[in-house]
Amino acid sequence: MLLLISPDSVEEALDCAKAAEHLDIVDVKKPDEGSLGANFPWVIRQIRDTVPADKPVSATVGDVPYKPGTVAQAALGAAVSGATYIKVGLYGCTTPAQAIDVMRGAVRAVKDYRPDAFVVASGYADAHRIGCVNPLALPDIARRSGCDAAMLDTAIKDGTRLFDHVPPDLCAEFVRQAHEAGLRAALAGSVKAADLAALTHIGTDIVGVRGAVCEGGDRDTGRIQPRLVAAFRAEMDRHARESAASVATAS
Ligand SMILES: O=C[C@H](O)COP(=O)(O)O
Repeated sequence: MLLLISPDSVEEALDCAKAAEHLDIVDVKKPDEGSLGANFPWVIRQIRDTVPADKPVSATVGDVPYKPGTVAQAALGAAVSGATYIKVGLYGCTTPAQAIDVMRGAVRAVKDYRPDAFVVASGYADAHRIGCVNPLALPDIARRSGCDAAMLDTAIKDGTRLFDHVPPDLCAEFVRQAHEAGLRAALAGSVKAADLAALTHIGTDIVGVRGAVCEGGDRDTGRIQPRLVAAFRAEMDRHARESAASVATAS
């Protein structure tokens, strides 16, 4: 499982760089503009220049409306700014057809510019609270629009977590459907170390985290701490070892 960490500024990206050996993807966002709030192009560029070259930079395009042209331009902007993982939060899409429309435009805009970039269709585990597309529709939306990954996050950061809205058995179904479609499955949403056993067990490819690695566990007022990134990674590695050992014992 890969670890994606979301700094909100160049300063926090520097803290991520200090913990670079413990993380896999640096994800640029602007939390004060929403769960998948988009940051400025120059911030993405500066963060790309700040983190080690072998760490991919991801950028969120925002909690987007159902406006495929607008989103396609924004997705291209993120790619031009140096991101190679482009995440689109399908906040304003109420049906799978709308979501596919948006993601097809984003995929074309990004891949015409950079064919090896990785486009991620992100839905929300708490979609029922905001009226957007059902989280379990995401793997099919991602497959039909040519994305590389399907992701879930939470839209409302009020302390509720991924598993409060989509329990582990349904997350397992999400991962299974993504894999069946040849996609990676990414999960986030106030994930804590206590969730890592289940996330590992169900075969999650990427776990996205912010709050759990911020001082005081507070994604808004706390700042990312390299020691918390290292501790989170140590827990991930422990669960990966335990999971591998139990598979070996069973076979
Ligand atoms: O993409 C991952 C998000 O930044 C997760 O943030 P969070 O752990 O604070 O919910």
